[in-house]
Amino acid sequence: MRHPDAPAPGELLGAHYGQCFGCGGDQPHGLHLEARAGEGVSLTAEFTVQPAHQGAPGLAHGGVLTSALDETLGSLNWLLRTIAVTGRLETDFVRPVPVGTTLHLEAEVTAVAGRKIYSTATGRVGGPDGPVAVRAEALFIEVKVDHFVDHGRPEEIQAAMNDPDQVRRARAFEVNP
Ligand SMILES: CCCCCCCC(=O)SCCNC(=O)CCNC(=O)[C@H](O)C(C)(C)COP(=O)(O)OP(=O)(O)OC[C@H]1O[C@@H](n2cnc3c(N)ncnc32)[C@H](O)[C@@H]1OP(=O)(O)O
Repeated sequence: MRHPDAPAPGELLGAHYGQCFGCGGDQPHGLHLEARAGEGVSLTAEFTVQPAHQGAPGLAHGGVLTSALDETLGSLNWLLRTIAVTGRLETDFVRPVPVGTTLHLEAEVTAVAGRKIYSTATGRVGGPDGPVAVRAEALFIEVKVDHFVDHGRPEEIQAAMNDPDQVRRARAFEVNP
């Protein structure tokens, strides 16, 4: 399942889009999540909860934690070299996560059936071996690059097409054999 050109275990994956709420470096209130390739079709990621991510006083918003899981699970696409979007994402919130906490995430693909990619993720606090705070099961669906071109707002699509780095990242996925 792991694509032969997938980043080597230990390699940082980098942002797929600068304005992405999950991983983009140009998104001031984003999660700035950093993912690193693991063995097989797995990866690890880290995200530190900022004051802009609160739901209750001093606690992370549940939707933000789900976003961190979504981004981590979505990053598995880099290892498959498949373009896919989230179809279904089910989250268990096991412990509250205070502002300032670093969430240690890990994710792996559990099965691929046609265009359907099944995956699972956990987020731990206090360290990579700390207690589980959140976990998720997801179904991603493979799409063509047209999904984004057809549905995205024209301003952002045009800007992305004019950005050589963005085009290079998209091409890397299109050579999927
Ligand atoms: C590196 C990148 C990181 C990115 C991280 C962030 C990822 C995201 O958050 S992506 C944004 C959120 N997601 C979206 O916007 C997706 C919106 N949804 C859609 O565009 C469409 O519903 C889409 C593309 C998922 C599926 O539509 P379509 O291509 O017509 O597929 P369709 O034929 O309906 O379904 C294909 C299969 O998936 C199944 N399926 C689709 N959606 C679901 C669902 N929600 N639950 C269960 N099964 C589903 C179908 O039952 C079908 O199964 P089968 O082949 O066995 O019959």
